Order: sequence, then C-alpha cells, then structure tokens
Amino acid sequence: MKRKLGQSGAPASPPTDEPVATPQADEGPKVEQAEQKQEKKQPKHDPSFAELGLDPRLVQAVAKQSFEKPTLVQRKAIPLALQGQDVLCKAKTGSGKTAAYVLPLLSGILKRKSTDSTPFTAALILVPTRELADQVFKAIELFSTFCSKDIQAAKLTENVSDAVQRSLLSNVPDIVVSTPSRAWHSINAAGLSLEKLQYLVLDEADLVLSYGYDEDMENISRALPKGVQTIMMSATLSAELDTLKGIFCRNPTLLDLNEKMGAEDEKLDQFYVKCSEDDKWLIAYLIFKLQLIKGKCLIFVADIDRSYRLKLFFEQFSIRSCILNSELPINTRIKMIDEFNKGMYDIIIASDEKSEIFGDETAGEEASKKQKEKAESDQPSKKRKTQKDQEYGVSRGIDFRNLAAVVNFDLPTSATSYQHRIGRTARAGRTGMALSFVIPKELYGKHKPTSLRSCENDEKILAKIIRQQAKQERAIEPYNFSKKEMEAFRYRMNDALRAVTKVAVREARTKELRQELLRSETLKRYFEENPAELSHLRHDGELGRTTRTQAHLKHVPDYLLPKEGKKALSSQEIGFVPFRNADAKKRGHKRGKPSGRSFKVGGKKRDPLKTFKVRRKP
Ligand SMILES: Nc1ncnc2c1ncn2[C@@H]1O[C@H](COP(=O)(O)OP(=O)(O)OP(=O)(O)O)[C@@H](O)[C@H]1O
Repeated sequence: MKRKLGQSGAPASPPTDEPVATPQADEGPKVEQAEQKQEKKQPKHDPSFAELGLDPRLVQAVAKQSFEKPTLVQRKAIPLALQGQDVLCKAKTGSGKTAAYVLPLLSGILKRKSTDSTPFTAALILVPTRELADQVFKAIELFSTFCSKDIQAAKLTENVSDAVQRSLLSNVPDIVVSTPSRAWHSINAAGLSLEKLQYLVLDEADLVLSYGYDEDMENISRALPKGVQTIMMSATLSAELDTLKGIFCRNPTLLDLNEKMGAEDEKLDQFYVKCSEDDKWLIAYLIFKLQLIKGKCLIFVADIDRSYRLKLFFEQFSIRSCILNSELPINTRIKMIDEFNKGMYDIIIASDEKSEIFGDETAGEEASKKQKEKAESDQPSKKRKTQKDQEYGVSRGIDFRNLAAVVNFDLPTSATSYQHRIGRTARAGRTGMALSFVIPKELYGKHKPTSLRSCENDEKILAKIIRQQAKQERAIEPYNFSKKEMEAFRYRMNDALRAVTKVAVREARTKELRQELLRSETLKRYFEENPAELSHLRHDGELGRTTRTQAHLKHVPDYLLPKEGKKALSSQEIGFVPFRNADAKKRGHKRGKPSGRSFKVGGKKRDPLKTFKVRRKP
C-alpha cells in the first residue's frame, strides 16, 4: 500500500500549479541555498518572538507561556511558513516543533480574518495518535488565548457519533486536528469540508504511513484544493517522508536541524545495563524501591501483559505506578497524561506496542518486511475480546513534563524507536536520563518466566543505537550494579515474581478495564460534589487482590542494605540528574565525573547518597 502511494507520485489533482518537487532531484543545493539566504537576512542576534513577524496577540500568548525566546526550529520555520513556503522540517525531540507550525498558522488565519471573515476550515493538522491530537489541540487553545474569539479549533478524535461530529463541525472551525483516518471519515460522514483549505500540517510525518494511514492519506490528498501550503514536522527522516513530500509539497524547503551535541550542551545522560532476564526485575525493584532515580519516570515495556506484570510486581513492594496502553479508553489515557504532567504520579509504565513498526533506517529489507507483517497482524480482529486502539502511542510527540528519566525496561526493536522514546525526557532545555536494559545473547531464554521474544536481538539493537547516537555525537554508557550487594534482595524479587502469575495478570487487565468504566463521565458530577472521594480514582492505585499479598515485601529492612548505604549498590558517582543544565554548568558538573557534593535543585538540597551511580568499563 505504501508503495502504491509512492508510485502515484502526485495526487489526482495536484495541490498546486507549480511543479511538484521530485524527491531528491534538486534537494541538496536547494537546502543549502535556503539556509544561506536565511543566514544573510538574519539579524546578528537571535530574533525574539516579536521579531518573527507574528500577530501581537500570539506574541502575548507566548509570553504568558513564559517562552523567553524562540527555539532554533521556531526561529527557522516560522518565517518560512509566514512567507507561505512549504516546509519539511527535521528537528530533535522536545525542540518546540508544535509552536513552530501552530504559531504561523494562527498568524496567517488572523491576518486573513482581519479583512475577510468568511468562515471556512483553513487548516488541517494530521497527527498519528489520538493522544497527540489532544496535545496539539490544547497547544492551539493556549496560543490563541488572546484571540479566542477569532480562532475556532476542533479535534476529531473524541468517541462521538457522526451526528454529534457533524453538529460540531457545523460551527466551521478554522483549524481541525485529527488522525488521518478520522479526518477522512469526517470528510465522508460528518461534513468536514476541505474546499477552501489553506494549510496542511503533518506532525510526526514519518509515522503517518507506518501507522497504516496510507489509504486515508491518499484519499485526503485527492480531497485537497490547489495551492495548499504544507508543513511537515518530524524528529527522524525516513523513506516515508519522501513519499509524502512527493504527494503534498510544492518544492518544499528542507530544514534539517539536527543540532549536534557537544558534551557541554548535552542535556541527556544515556546508560545501558547488560543483565540477565530476571536481573531486570531485580534492578527495577532496587531502583524504584530505594529511589535511586529521583523524579518522574516513564518506563517502556514491550506489550500490554508485560505492563500489568510490572505494575503488579511493583505493587508487591508498595511501589505505585500507573499504566498506559492501547486497551484503555482514550479519555483515560489523556486524563492520565494530564495528571502525570500535573505531578500526581511518579511512574508511568507504557506499553510501546508499535515499537516494531516505527521502522529502522539501519534495518534491511527483510527486517522492515517483518515489521510490516507485525503491523498488519496488529489490526483489530473480531475474535479479540478487547479492542486495541490502533491510534494509540506515547513514545512519539507526547510532551511529558519534567520527566527525569526514561527507562527502557524492554529495549525497543529499532534505533528510531529508541530515539523517540528517550526524547520524552530532556525536553525544552531541561536535563534527563535514559536507562536501557539489554539482554546479552548468551543469557536470552535462560529464565523462562521473564523471557521476552523481542529481547533475543537486544545486543544487535544496542549496537545500532550506539552507532545512531554517535552520529549525533552522543554517547550511551554502560552502567553496572554491584552483583554482590544485589544478591541480598534476590529472594524478595523471586517471592514477588512468583506471586505475579499469568492468571493474576489476566485478572488485573480485566479489573483495570472495569475500573475505567466506573471512572466514566456518569460519575463526574458526583466527584465534583465530593472531591474527597476522588482519591479512589487515582490511576496509580493498587489493582488489588489479583496477586498474593506479601506484607513483608512492602518495606526494605535495614539489614538488607549494604553497610555503606545505597551507594554501595553501584560504585562511582555520576551525580544527580538535575532539571536545568545551567545548574550543572555553574557547579562545573561534567558528565561521567564524580562530583562528590550535594546539589541544590529547586531550592532543596539533595542527598548525595540518593543519586544514580555508574561504573564505567575499564
Ligand atoms: N520557545 C520555547 N521556550 C521554552 N519552552 C518551549 C519553547 N517552545 C516550546 N517549548 C516547550 O517545549 C516542550 C516541547 O515542545 P514540543 O512538544 O513542541 O516539542 P517537539 O519538538 O514537538 O517534540 P517531539 O519531537 O517529541 O514531538 C513543550 O513543553 C513546550 O511547551
């Protein structure tokens, strides 16, 4: 199907009279020219938001967000978009791509409305997941705070009937945010009109085809009028982007803004632990029970069962966590991300079910064939009792705020997927840490109860990840735990693992879904009137008695801890991962070097014993 899209080369009715840019033909020199022209025009200092030519009401809204100055992608993309150019932009995760396309879009609509108030849908923003649609919609609301009367936006990813959708769209929103499938459905069944569309945005553009939206994209391309300005955003480039570029863009300007990371500027510390299958569980228990990682954490696992397994395992030790997966209703998922961002939870366990289909630029034909087959087999089956949402995904684009660490409990199956997962932390100038568990080939399949098929190739994937990160001048370093000190905790880990049986996992999965029904809209008013009862609705509550209760596991007795304290579990200190790199610079903190001091973060003094440690390979 993807090739079919590629073969067509251009939509039945091309979006413009201008020649459609043939992929790769003149791309190289054009990029350079565009960049050079910009260099000449640029003032000596980096321009402020006001100097970018945006509507003053938007500049005011940006100031309200406390954005001091535009990020690189915003500085480069906003002027081009305001000039009406098609832009294909690659910039790193968390670099502010959303504002880079939302602001010029809003500015253009406001400018037109100052002379012509005819209502029509002027912009369509397509994103691969419903979570992302919600996030982009909220960003539009925030940026249009001071012009809310002039800008109407709608998102089409709610679970509503066609009749309700039609009535919502009868208000003729200026901007529509949607996944491709819902957009196409609404064009057919709910009266979405693209007749006068001026702007088309594809966010996480390289993913829209991988997600199986090929046919929808092809249909949408045919429904577009001529002359639509297209903006494509992504953190990684892939063959899919060429296909889309050929279909939707008119001679686009390519902004490849992969900022190389010098050690000084690096805000993300990356580590991997090579360990056996059961040691993964042991180390995870130690990290979270002894709070070796400080702050909020996102743990990625390979599938839904695994997420419940880990949550139930953590519950044995009274470690609270919540789960995100494609089975949960969209409202629950969005609410959970919101609450996590508000600081209600510390740990989210997310199943990255689409990891395989993200594609890997380093993978061969054979591998991508397999990925495609897996994606197809993931399509909803009538036999399946619970329906997975095909439009679920949190490893791409979702802005988890102040996330201190990403833990790849199960390594993804591609380097691209890794890049996006770790991009959930160290966003918008903050610092973060990524830790990945890797099963060496010789240890794979040795501990049946915890073995996972996708881990068979962990070492190969790690090699690809190391190469990929090296290209960006980033390093991923080994991290070792002291085996001797860990042993004292092993029987507890085994006790807990034994209690988390397959039956317990199945029951927990059903129970969680049932609980989500209880948390439904019908109870909303009751809880508005009885806010104290809300604690029962926390998503990180215990899934209850699906596992054996083992009270003795809930605390760590002193005699288990090494005499030297937690720090003896790993040697050589790397220091706390602070949120702001500026602090690190001030105190002369160097990555990988022990500082041996306590740090002040957010006004509080940190205990150096509670820091994350690393031992480098000799
Ligand atoms: N100019 C700015 N100054 C400060 N913070 C900013 C600025 N622009 C964006 N941000 C913040 O940076 C964070 C990341 O932005 P955004 O989600 O747009 O990144 P992204 O590049 O789209 O990431 P991804 O590739 O993961 O989708 C958001 O919390 C946003 O509010």
